[in-house]
Amino acid sequence: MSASNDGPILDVRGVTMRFGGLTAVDGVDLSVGHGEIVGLIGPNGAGKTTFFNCLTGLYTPTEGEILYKGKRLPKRPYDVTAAGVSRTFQNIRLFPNMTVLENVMVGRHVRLKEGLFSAIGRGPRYRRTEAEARDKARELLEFTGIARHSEALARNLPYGDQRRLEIARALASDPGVLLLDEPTAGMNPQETRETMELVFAIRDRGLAVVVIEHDMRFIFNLCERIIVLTQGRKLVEGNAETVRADERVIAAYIGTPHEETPVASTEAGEGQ
Ligand SMILES: Nc1ncnc2c1ncn2[C@@H]1O[C@H](COP(=O)(O)OP(=O)(O)OP(=O)(O)O)[C@@H](O)[C@H]1O
Repeated sequence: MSASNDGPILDVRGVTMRFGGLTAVDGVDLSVGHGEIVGLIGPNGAGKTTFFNCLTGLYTPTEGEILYKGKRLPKRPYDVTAAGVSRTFQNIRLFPNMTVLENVMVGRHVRLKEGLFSAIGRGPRYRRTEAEARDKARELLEFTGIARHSEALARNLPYGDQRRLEIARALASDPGVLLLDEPTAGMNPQETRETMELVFAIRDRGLAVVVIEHDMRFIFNLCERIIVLTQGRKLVEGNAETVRADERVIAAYIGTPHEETPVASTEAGEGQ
């Protein structure tokens, strides 16, 4: 009964993930407010995806705890999704030979008492369940702008629309927190802009969003708060101005070319 809207919706405390001798994530804290958009950036291998995998039950963290609405998140991925934390993947994971609509309906099944697969072909109660899932899926396809492809096979969608479909499917479970792992990877500038608008629209529905992305412009324009990871540790946390002006961040990215890195030092007193 401790679930409430007062504290953070997601509260990650001291999460550490070790693989043998390698510490991929090292004591990371993350607090996400209701309806907040938080960015997670860092050079290749910094531990960003491993961190997401810890949050979503793909990995069991070596140490730390993860609270969702004040309660410990369950351990298994299905239960994490059912609890209210949903995600997309760096490498798109759709059911390629199912239709676009069916892909989203599958994302709904954690919310259905009957279970989608047992519902198909059964009596009226089951059919009502399936109809509800279908309506919800249709609404999400409209929302994500791919309704015209509803009956197409997922594998035949243009790449940018496959990414939208992944988001629609993740939304089908009615999450409170959506985790996006490189949602604009491989997109052209127009698609990237549309993805930004989509994330704002998701936030406007009341969801909190945590997004991993290498595209700095995207992150700086989108996120109220940004966390920089290097070698599994949190290096800097703050708004876009703070992060882009911090010399430690610039140093962490040396050798990783990206646009818009400020070269001028700022008069704001940044730590070394
Ligand atoms: N299952 C695993 N077993 C062993 N090491 C792993 C495993 N998963 C990740 N790692 C290691 O953990 C470190 C962090 O990797 P991770 O993929 O989380 O980084 P990342 O910040 O997401 O990188 P990128 O931006 O390239 O996706 C890397 O050194 C990686 O090789």
